Amino acid sequence: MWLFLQAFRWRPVRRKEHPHLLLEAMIGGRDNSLQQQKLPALDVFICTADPCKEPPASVASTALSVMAYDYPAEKISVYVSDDGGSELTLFAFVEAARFARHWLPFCKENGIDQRSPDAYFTTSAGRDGYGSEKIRLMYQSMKEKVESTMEKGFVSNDLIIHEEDYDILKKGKGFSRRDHPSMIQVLLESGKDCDINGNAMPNLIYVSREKSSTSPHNFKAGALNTLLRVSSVMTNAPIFLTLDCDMCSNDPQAPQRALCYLLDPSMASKLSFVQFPQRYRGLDDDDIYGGELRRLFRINSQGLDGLCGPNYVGTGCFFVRRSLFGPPSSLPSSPSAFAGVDCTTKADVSIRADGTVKKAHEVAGCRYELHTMWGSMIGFRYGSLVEDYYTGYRLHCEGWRSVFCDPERPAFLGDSPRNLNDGLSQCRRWVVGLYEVAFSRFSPLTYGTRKASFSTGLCYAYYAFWGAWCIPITVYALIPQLGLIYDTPLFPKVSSTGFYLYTYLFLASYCHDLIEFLRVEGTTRRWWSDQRMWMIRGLTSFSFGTMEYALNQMGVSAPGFSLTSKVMEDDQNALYDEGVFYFGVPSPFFTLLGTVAIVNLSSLVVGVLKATRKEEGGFDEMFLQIFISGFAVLNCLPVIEAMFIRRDGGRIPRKITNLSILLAGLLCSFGYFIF
Ligand SMILES: O=c1ccn([C@@H]2O[C@H](COP(=O)(O)OP(=O)(O)O[C@H]3O[C@H](CO)[C@@H](O)[C@H](O)[C@H]3O)[C@@H](O)[C@H]2O)c(=O)[nH]1
Ligand SMILES: [Mn+2]
Repeated sequence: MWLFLQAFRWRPVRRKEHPHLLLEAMIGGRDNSLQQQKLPALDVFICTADPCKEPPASVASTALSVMAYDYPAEKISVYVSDDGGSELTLFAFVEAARFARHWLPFCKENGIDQRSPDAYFTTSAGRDGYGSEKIRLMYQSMKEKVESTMEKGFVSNDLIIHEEDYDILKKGKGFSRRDHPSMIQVLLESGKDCDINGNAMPNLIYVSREKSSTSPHNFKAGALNTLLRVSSVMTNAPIFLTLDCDMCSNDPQAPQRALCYLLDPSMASKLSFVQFPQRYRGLDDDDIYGGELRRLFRINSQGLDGLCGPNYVGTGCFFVRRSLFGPPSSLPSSPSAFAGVDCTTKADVSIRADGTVKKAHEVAGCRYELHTMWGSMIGFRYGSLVEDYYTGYRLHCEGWRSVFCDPERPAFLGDSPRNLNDGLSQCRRWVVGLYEVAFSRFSPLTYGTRKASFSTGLCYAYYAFWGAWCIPITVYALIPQLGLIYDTPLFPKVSSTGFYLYTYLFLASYCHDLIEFLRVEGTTRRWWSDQRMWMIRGLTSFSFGTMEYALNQMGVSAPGFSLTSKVMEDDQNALYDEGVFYFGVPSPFFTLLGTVAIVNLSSLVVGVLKATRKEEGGFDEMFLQIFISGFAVLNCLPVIEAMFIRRDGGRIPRKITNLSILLAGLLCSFGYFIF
């Protein structure tokens, strides 16, 4: 693993783009309207899958934030994929389309940077800013309506004021999640619908693909492929942006930033995508759950950028459409001035035209992909729960490249799990998905190192075998401790030279880690949380993920995409804001953590007592083992506290604590037979 990791450090790249200069140079002159005219069309894909875990009001807010880009409105088309097939989400979007007519001009007239209404109205300017009262009330009333449907669980007739909305909502009524026909609804059409000032609006299209319990739907990759086809029938923009439902825009100029690369003739012929890092809002100062994953999303991405380019992380990514339809060599060179991007616009056919809508329904059918190359050779690739990692990897193997764009002001901000169990389950799903790639015929070690490049292959292999960290982490969490309890020295004595080697390795790797972290604007406290979470994930998500993958392979269970919840209870939020862990659910992850914490605590106590009682040399012999136990206990403090000291609702449930004590006792007695 150490060797694989070095590939990321081979050639890190940091970029800075100057959107105004580049667009001027490439599109000709300072004439603003000419520049606007020449900008390529942009499709935006937003995925949502369950109104209960992904509140429709905030999904709509994400859509509004991109509809309000500083980009010619008639060139933007926002497609929302609703895998939940829920009338609640549809209703939220019907309302959002209406609100957009006010929101878009409001943002542009007032030069607001924060164009997600959800985020804007929590800022001080949004709460009591001049002139924003009317729009705030409008937003609030829309949000309340949407939330009231959520409480009821259906859209009641008294909430539908306009006749035409009634017709739309009627079509989506009573869909079941797993079995329903396709539903495509154009909510806004650029040429036809205008905002309150009479300016053009972007297209807004709601898509719920056909689902049937007998056809595989391939989770998010399937949803994205449906959008890819529906959008090619309707608008076929040369560039598209993928977004998760919780990732809203935080910079209205983000498309121009991406275009700096996408339109650059020196790289465009092979450039497939421009990836922005996943960054998060509302993290607490310490980021106790290590949710920002700086290493994954920023440090490693810079490292990959010097090789084939960063991996695709599922959201905040601008793609060149044609790159999903075959390797760069198989495509004719583009007729337009910008090698990769065809800037000509699609013929003016209404996206509401019968023929277009009918064709769109056809390509959103659940049997459309049967016996085609979708998911294997074209589009987003199937076969892994981390379709993002897998698709990016396959594109790199085909010879495509990518660019990492990490401007100072985050271009997108999303939600990170604010609950330990959710964060660990999310990571477990990633581990399972990564193993699916690791042991496939496209394994980065054998296939990637040949097809992409040796070093890129190593980077991808590092991720593919990410879950294997559970082995060293579990070994270090238990074996030296058991040895300590039974007086068996496993490490060199303090007085021997081997001791210096261990000390050096420990200090060097921790210092290196800290410096890397601080270099991407991290703080020491967040670094501490990050390294603690790495151990916690190693013990729980990684080992459960490894077991789950093994069970899937044996056919005992099938891989499933457990959606990360974006709703949080108030008591959990309050704890999170205070920087206190929430353990209040009976989760097997916590049993394991509790067990390890107890083993370490007991070995520390036993070890120190024994060492002090010995006449001489007690510490000399056992120092490293005592240190490891002590270090683990330090990291486990929140767990120990949650088991034995805390009394609030976020403590570890009594049942789990008892089980952990039992397991720890068993492990210690098991140690008797080994040592
Ligand atoms: O059947 C599905 C399952 C998920 N989604 C959407 O996929 C997105 C990501 O799901 P989430 O539960 O938020 O997963 P995360 O683990 O937070 O997401 C990370 O990991 C995923 C791969 O496991 C990537 O797809 C994401 O882009 C990446 O942010 C959400 O918008 C979902 O609505 C679907 O559209 N259909
Ligand atoms: Mn997510």
